[in-house]
Amino acid sequence: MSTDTPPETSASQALPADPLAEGLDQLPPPSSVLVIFGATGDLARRKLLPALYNLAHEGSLPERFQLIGVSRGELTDDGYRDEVRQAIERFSRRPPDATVLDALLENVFYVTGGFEEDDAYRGLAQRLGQLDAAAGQPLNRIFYLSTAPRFFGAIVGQIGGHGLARREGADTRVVIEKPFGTTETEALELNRRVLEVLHEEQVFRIDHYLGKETVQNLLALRFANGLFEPIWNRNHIASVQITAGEAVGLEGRAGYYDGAGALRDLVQNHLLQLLCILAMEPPTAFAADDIRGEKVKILRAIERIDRDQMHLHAVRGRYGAGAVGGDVVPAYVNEPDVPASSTTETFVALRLQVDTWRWAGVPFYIRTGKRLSRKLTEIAVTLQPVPHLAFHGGGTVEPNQIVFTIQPDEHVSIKLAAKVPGSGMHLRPVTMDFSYGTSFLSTSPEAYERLITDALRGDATLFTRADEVEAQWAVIQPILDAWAADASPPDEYAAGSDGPQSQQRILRDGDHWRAI
Ligand SMILES: NC(=O)C1=CN([C@@H]2O[C@H](COP(=O)(O)OP(=O)(O)OC[C@H]3O[C@@H](n4cnc5c(N)ncnc54)[C@H](OP(=O)(O)O)[C@@H]3O)[C@@H](O)[C@H]2O)C=CC1
Ligand SMILES: O=C1O[C@H](COP(=O)(O)O)[C@@H](O)[C@H](O)[C@H]1O
Repeated sequence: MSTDTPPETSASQALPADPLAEGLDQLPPPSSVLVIFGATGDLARRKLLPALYNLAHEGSLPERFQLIGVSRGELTDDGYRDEVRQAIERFSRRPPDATVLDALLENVFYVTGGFEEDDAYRGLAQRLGQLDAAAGQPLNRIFYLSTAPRFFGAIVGQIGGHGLARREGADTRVVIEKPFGTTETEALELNRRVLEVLHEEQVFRIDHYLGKETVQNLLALRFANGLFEPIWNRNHIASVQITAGEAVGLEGRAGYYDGAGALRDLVQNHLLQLLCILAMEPPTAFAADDIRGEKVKILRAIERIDRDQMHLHAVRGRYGAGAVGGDVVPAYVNEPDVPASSTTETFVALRLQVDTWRWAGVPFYIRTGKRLSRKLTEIAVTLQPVPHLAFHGGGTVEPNQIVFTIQPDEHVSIKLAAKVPGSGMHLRPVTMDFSYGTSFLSTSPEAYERLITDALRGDATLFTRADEVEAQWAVIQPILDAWAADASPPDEYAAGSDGPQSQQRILRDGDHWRAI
């Protein structure tokens, strides 16, 4: 067994300075083998395999593309092909076309093995060698770690140990699912283990929110329109509110979720990413390190919350029984596989402060919860009120608000005050809307479609860098520590509501939570 160590530099791994400027996003990705560890799991079946089918349908996969699934289940290639077919038929966003699906399945293979067992990697190395030989060239290799996080370090170690971390003439990349560690210390240790084997440019840490069209559009709206830049600061913006409400509960994931909770599951990654994109300085180029560098600056500028101030900045909640969308649902503690002693939060509300010249004094409110009244992810930017209102008695004038609705109804709206038609000067709030569906007459691709394509191309712009994930944990860890030291249970809210009443206590005077 040979042990790979990361090279000082790697010409074939070098990222293009600006993939868009170089037109690389228009080219099909280079010939590649995608290896999915955890190939029979929930994420693979519901998201990754359907995403591959949809890319195949659009002709966006490499001309030569092969998939190898790795899991411990004893399956033949044909047995796994049947599983892939079923997953695609059940979960693809478009009904599968037999010709496209059959062509994809011909290039699907399977290796049985435990993630910590040498045999699996010997079998995998042999398969990979056969595919290279059949292609007559070394193919790029993308290892996708769709496994429980406890295996991430071990799998990367085995990849290195079996000489699979790199080779001449082709690129090797490793995509790592979330959560990247469960504490700051674990994340640091995982980065250390991963970077012992791989060069940072080979590591693609996934945050699927970055693959959402509406999230990328935030970058476009902010940095391609002169309209926003002059007002995007403390002089004009009064507050920012980021909400990720979910109607769903545990969906059979109690084993994972009860050990994680809402703060680790959504805030540490997805919601901090939204905050960064909203708050970051304009990057000099739309390239991985320019964008990630700006995000890291924001994360490092988020004020750490002192333990004795925690109650003024953080609220944790847990759903009780209730009804969501007309369905009666049990309390979190009565969900299957949740231990009776659980103190896991299913709701979080935070007030964060970004200590920069641009954002000093502007509260960033973040809120997420399971079993809320409905699914809604949005960012609401509330502007300062006008300094002097000349229309006395003309009705209420609310401050302007720009709302980016990330999902499910993808749109951007700007709330303005307008004159009600007729005599006098009566004012009323109205909205100007930009809806994706209406403007582009197409449905957005799934986030995983975009992210898999980018990983195949080697574009890490929408993936998280080592220092970034560490900076995210540094924001979250003091809150986790404070909650761990506090024996009181999370505040209860009824399933189907907008969360616990206690979320009000972190609002600055005059601010209010938007309805979900
Ligand atoms: N599911 C989701 O909606 C989401 C998941 N994620 C992340 O994706 C990753 C995968 O999650 P998910 O698919 O839900 O997990 P699952 O538990 O459903 O799947 C795990 C996969 O790993 C295999 N496996 C487990 N243990 C071993 C082992 N020792 N050796 C070899 N194979 C093994 C399983 O095979 P077997 O069937 O034999 O057990 C299965 O294929 C996690 O990091 C999760 O946090 C991220 C966002 C959403
Ligand atoms: O990462 C996760 O995200 C989903 C929510 O994703 P979305 O794309 O549907 O908004 C969440 O339900 C899950 O608990 C979490 O692990």
